[in-house]
Amino acid sequence: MKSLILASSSPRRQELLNQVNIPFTIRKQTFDESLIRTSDPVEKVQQLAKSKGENVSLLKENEVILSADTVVSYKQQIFEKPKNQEDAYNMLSTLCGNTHAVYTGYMIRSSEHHVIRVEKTEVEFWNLTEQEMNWYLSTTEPYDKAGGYGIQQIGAMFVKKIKGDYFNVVGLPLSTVVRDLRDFSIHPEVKN
Ligand SMILES: Cc1cn([C@H]2C[C@H](O)[C@@H](COP(=O)(O)OP(=O)(O)OP(=O)(O)O)O2)c(=O)[nH]c1=O
Repeated sequence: MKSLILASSSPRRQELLNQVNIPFTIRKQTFDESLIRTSDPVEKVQQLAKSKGENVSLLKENEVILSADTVVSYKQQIFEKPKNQEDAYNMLSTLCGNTHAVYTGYMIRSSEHHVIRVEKTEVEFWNLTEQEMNWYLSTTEPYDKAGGYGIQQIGAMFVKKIKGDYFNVVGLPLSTVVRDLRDFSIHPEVKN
């Protein structure tokens, strides 16, 4: 019987796996994300997902590790979690009125094999007023999220259009992850 270990402290990733009844336990990783310096968003999330997953040791034969990373990308810029209010303001004001990409990379690995994948979702934002942005920045929401917004919460009101997997924006391309997990003998539970 295989057992899934989520190498993540992101509450979103935990909620997403719970949503589809995938059983897991959490093993937090402490990889220093600033060590990955590439300016290419696809490479970045790939390398980060891999490094986060390798930062957690496989303790038993039957363990399967899932790790992931999400970034927002607009033109040549990559937005991770904002460092402070000014950083969050710069992100939001860049994103508003434009279409940006959200990339999530994930790795699933066992002692026998591994898979690494990157999923892209395009998100178009409405134009936002200064008042709207400043109000949003006074909430706690932007500060633990890539790009400084949460599509699953108040940030939903900024979104005009989305192309691709919604769940990818929240932190995991859920249906793709579930499909890949099958190859590692991890399946959703039946819960009544
Ligand atoms: C764009 C966007 C991001 N996010 C979140 C998903 C991720 O948790 C976070 C990006 O940071 P990550 O570094 O990918 O993840 P994390 O630091 O939260 O957790 P860990 O590294 O331990 O796995 O931004 C949202 O919740 N909603 C959104 O709309």
